[in-house]
Amino acid sequence: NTMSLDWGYTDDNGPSTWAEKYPLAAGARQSPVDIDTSKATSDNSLVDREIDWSYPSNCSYRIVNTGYGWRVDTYGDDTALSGGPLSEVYKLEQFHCHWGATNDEGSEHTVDGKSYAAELHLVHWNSEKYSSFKEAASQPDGLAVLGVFMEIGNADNAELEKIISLIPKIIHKGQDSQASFDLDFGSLLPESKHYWTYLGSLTTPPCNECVIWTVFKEPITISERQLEVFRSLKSVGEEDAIEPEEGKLVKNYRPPLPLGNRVLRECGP
Ligand SMILES: COc1ccc(C)cc1NC(=O)Nc1ccc2c(c1)[B-](O)(O)OC2
Ligand SMILES: [Zn+2]
Repeated sequence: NTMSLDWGYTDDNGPSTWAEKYPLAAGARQSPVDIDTSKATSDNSLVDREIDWSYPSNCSYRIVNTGYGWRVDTYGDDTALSGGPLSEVYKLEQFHCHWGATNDEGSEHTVDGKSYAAELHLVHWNSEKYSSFKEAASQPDGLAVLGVFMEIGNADNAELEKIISLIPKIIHKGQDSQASFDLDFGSLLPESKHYWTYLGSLTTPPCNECVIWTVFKEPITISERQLEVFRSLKSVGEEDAIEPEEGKLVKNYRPPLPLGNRVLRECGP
């Protein structure tokens, strides 16, 4: 049925099978990629227009279990992302995370072959040129996504804890909960604005090639306990009678695709 996902991260529906039903997944502008730092070129035009964001702390309104992870939906009206590789102002639509079964994998982008334990994606759309997120997701400059690496730290991440405290309410696919917490997005982004940028795609089906990616070099930290809560999410609905330990979303990352002849630009000290 429409609710059951025809793609996922298991051996029989994972990334290597996606192109069968989602042909874009086999394109030449796919994400994620391995960030080969020796290929990154610095670009003065990026330096001249510093990347800039503004998010009101109360812009989140719902958290949902999509079947392949959690996603926080946001009101974009008073948000703005601009500068850096972007020619227009983009609005925040949602943010979500990717992780792995163990701490030595989980990020989607890798840096010189190194994986991080998880990766946060803040998803924005070009509301200057297009009239909806859906329309923007079909355009080559439609979306702007900030990727933030997450590494294991001793302390809990207090801002992430506001999201994690709601996970027990959305254990099963399709469940959602009100998420009216005040979130300091500044704490979900690294101090350094050093980033890489390249043209890519959604990392999940339909894999549209519509994303201007900005991946920050400096990771933020998450605790092992917090990451375990992510892994307690289930990819199946409440009605899907399965064993308690089955259907856990222990990983939801797509491995890197070839950069091909795309330019990888770097900005920052
Ligand atoms: C079934 O999914 C859809 C149906 C209709 C539309 C218009 C869009 C989507 N999906 C979508 O936006 N995914 C999506 C959006 C943004 C990002 C990612 C996935 B990511 O690569 O993981 O990080 C950034
Ligand atoms: Zn993502």
